[in-house]
Amino acid sequence: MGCSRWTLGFNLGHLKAQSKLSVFFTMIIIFTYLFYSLTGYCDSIPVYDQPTGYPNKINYRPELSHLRQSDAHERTQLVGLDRVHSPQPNDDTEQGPGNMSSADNFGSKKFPQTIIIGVKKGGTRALLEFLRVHPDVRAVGAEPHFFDRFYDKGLEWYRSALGECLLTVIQGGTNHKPATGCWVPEAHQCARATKAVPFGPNRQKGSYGVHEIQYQDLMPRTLEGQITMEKTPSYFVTKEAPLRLFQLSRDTKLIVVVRDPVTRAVSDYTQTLSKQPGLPSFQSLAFRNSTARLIDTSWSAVRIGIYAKHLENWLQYFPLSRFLFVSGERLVTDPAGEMARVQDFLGLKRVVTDKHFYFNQTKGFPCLKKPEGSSRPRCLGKSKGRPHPQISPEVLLRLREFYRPFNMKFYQMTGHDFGWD
Ligand SMILES: Nc1ncnc2c1ncn2[C@@H]1O[C@H](COP(=O)(O)OS(=O)(=O)O)[C@@H](OP(=O)(O)O)[C@H]1O
Repeated sequence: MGCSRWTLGFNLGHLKAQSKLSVFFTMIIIFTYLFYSLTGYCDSIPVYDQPTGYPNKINYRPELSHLRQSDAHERTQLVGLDRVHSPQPNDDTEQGPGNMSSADNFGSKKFPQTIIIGVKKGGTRALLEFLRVHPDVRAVGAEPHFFDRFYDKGLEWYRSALGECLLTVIQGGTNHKPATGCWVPEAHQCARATKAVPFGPNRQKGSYGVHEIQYQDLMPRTLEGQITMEKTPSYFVTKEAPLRLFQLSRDTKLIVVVRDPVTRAVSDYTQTLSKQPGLPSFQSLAFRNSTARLIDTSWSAVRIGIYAKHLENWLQYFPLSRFLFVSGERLVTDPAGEMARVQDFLGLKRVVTDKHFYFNQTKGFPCLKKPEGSSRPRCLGKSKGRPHPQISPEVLLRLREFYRPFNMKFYQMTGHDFGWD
């Protein structure tokens, strides 16, 4: 009897200890949950960028939070960016939603193994956006301009700080929707990635604004087997770029999107005209002497199209096998076909196929059914595929004659007839 009472007592004690233990563990789970919910709250407010509605996240830099908005310049220096960084010469603000996702917390920042080096107005943005759909490609959305404009910032800037920029929340807003315009004008990439900052001394919920400055870290981190990419179309025509890149890595794969140089020149002119409405006519800029019809090769819109000359400069450092020449025309008429070539060249599985594209009648261009970071179809923005001004057929013919020998040379050098003549 005494023994059985003892046994009962022991069992009861055992049960009590068990329930205490489970209460203890339940409390731990609840506290952990509450802790993560509360601390994660500020980091995960999705904010939709105005033009596209893509949610984006910003990496907040607590170590720099002591600086205030008036210290913008100081902060810029801290991240190795200065106000000279932008505006981008191409004004290529058609970046996609950016590679900002949880994937950015993994892997490491590497120098690009592949660069789209040109050509301006060739279709470089379309190619980059199409490639970003591929799970093994991670690309910086903005044009870094390292090998032409920011070389003196050093390699470490290029690898690790590349793409970072200032973001200031300049106005108040409510409920996860800050009044945007939250960007430093020179740093186009931040315009699309805003995050509400709890505002006020108590950082109360539902009130956001002014006093914080945040950073977006655009240079993607890549995992083993993923390719880091960037595109800066002006590299192709920058004399110093090949040697500089060669000194960094002779194995970099180089992609050049080329387009009929006559159409390219008109496209280039259209872009400049959109920013400078008072620009002289195409004809007056294209000819050095309009009576003699001498082409002005000092005009960049003309000079960029002399592809053979620029390629010669690159071939001094890189063998032809390191290049892939993508047809800007075929990228429009057969995007999947051109993407197959690109993926093969990069040693990637052919993931981006015709299933990813649809032809948008209104836009007049192929668009992505599911761009990276979104499940909604998306075309490139207004500055891509815009109407060109009418140029007299004689002027275009003269320009075509001018380019013909250079085109022939280019076909010979690349072993590819692009059919522009
Ligand atoms: N899918 C799709 N959608 C829209 N536009 C497309 C597409 N594919 C190629 N293109 C052509 O890309 C031209 C712009 O070239 P880039 O992106 O290289 O321009 S930039 O140098 O980065 O400014 C742009 O030139 P314009 O037509 O003169 O605007 C387009 O013709």
